[in-house]
Amino acid sequence: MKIVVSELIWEEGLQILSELGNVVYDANLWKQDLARELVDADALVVRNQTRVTRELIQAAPRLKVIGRLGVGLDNIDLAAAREAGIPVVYARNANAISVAEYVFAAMLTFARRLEEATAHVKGGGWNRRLYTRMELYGKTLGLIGTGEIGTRLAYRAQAFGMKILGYDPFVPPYEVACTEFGVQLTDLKTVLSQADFVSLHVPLNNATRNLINRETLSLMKPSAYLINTARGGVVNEEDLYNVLREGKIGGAALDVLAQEPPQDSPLFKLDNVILTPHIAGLTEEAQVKTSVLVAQEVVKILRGEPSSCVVR
Ligand SMILES: NC(=O)c1ccc[n+]([C@@H]2O[C@H](COP(=O)([O-])OP(=O)(O)OC[C@H]3O[C@@H](n4cnc5c(N)ncnc54)[C@H](O)[C@@H]3O)[C@@H](O)[C@H]2O)c1
Ligand SMILES: O=C(O)CC[C@@H](O)C(=O)O
Repeated sequence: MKIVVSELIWEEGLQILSELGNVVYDANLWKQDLARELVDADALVVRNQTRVTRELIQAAPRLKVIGRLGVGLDNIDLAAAREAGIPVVYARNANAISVAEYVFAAMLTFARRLEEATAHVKGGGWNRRLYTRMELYGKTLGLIGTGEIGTRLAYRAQAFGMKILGYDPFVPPYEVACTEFGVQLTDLKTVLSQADFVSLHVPLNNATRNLINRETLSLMKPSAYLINTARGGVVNEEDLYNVLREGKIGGAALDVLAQEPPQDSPLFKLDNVILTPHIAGLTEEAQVKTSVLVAQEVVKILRGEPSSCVVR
């Protein structure tokens, strides 16, 4: 078996793959001539930067499985994989806790401004009144998408005494969790207009691209914060920039951008923006879990065994 891994994988996952076959691994392979490497490959394992296009799939006549070291599948042509009879397995739920904790870090950063207060003290200041901030207790968290991450975030927000509103038109699989974790399911307009923090947890697809735009942003309270750990394409960045510059919302935390890595962006110049390099799911714990899970599921498919992580 030849297993090609074109992006970063943790050692624990590599070990499992190596027991089954010959692993060709280079974290930068996605930037190189991947099609040539796939001519005789049985499996391809990617993260989010490899564009698994129809052409790439057609260049891999022996391919039996595609493994995605993560959750978002917007970089894989799922229709082409399906037509070619190639199952795609992914790390469902493996990084959900990490992303939920990142959202808390962002909310608490906006609520308490510890970095600014630290800079103030290190610069010789001691103005306590200047750093009087707010509690998360009693504030409203608005979830757009109440799947694996959304419901884990709700569980944590409930413990903080937050009110939780959720919008998800396809919620049935998570309805029980929503009820248990206090999510009041409602429409998009209500979530946007009532939340103090709006957090995005939807996949990027034709229905969600630019879901957050000038019109939807205008529904948010002037004091509210937007947190995007989903995909850059879900937010129209130009509209967000204008709304932030005009002070029409309180701020935004963006872990994901439409172009990654970004070229220079006007967002860099704004004080009310937190920007991180797509790290919400990037903790040691989540990455070990992700690498092991995907490696195990790839191995199952190559052995002809059923996998519970196949994309439907
Ligand atoms: N920044 C990171 O490191 C990171 C890590 C993990 C996942 N993600 C992103 O977060 C997304 C969500 O992950 P998840 O594990 O919660 O996925 P999930 O599939 O468990 O949940 C997604 C939810 O979105 C809902 N949804 C789909 N279309 C919608 C729409 N138009 N409006 C409202 N809701 C809609 C679905 O019904 C589902 O409940 C992923 O697709 C991925 O793009 C980012
Ligand atoms: O693959 C990655 O490193 C990003 C992870 C995250 O965006 C995901 O969709 O799981």
